[in-house]
Amino acid sequence: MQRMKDAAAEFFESPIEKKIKYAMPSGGLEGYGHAPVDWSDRVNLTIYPTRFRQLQFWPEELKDIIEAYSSEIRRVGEQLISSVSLLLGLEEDVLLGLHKELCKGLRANYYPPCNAPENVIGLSSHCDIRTLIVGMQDDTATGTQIRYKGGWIPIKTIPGALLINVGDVIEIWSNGRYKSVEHRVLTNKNKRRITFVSFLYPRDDAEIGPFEHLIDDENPKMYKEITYGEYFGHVRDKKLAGKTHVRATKINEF
Ligand SMILES: O=C(O)CCC(=O)C(=O)O
Ligand SMILES: [Fe+2]
Repeated sequence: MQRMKDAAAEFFESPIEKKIKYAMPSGGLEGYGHAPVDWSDRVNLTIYPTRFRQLQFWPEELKDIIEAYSSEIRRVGEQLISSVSLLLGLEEDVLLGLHKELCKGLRANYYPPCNAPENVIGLSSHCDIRTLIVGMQDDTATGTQIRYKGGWIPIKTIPGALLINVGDVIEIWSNGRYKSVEHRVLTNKNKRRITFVSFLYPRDDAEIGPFEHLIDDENPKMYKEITYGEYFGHVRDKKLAGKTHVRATKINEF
């Protein structure tokens, strides 16, 4: 974990000429770039399945550590998804099976110090459109917050801890029993902040829709069946905005 943090800090703080070699093309999803309107730089990469990798966007000096970090995080992610399967009253391997293949992306976020943190957001409020999200926060600077009962709760810095968020796919599969968590990131005046987010998600042709056994008179069906690829297509070009994404598959709102 520490090696990943050190290597990413060195990359983000290196001259722009070096970073630009890995720049995300306009309209693309991978490589080095900025959040569309927010105060952050990021590197976005698809890690698994390996045939989907676009290695031209992997910074040379990060390749080995990304590989090592990602295989560990995938192991953790598989265990968590198996546990969610049990929580939903399914056999342990059902949810992983429904993914067809467990896909994984990695995003490293760099939030530079900001002169006017009260006016500038690091990353706007959103929910992640994935299954589960395994985050590694900065050891010293805070900023990430989650929405709870109409307010915002800051995530504490706990060195060595991982932050697990529920994504939209679990909200849909669980018919709304487990809600994807709305979150945002604030900026800091004097400290830069680096975070890592591993996104676990199904293959594009995987079907997502509420499980029949979670639908009854008291819990009417809340979401339509859709493939993950269709879901992703609907939300990928929209600006981050609170819980609007998951509404895209809500019955009557599609
Ligand atoms: O930096 C963080 O802690 C959160 C980043 C995030 O929400 C994202 O990249 O989707
Ligand atoms: Fe997020």
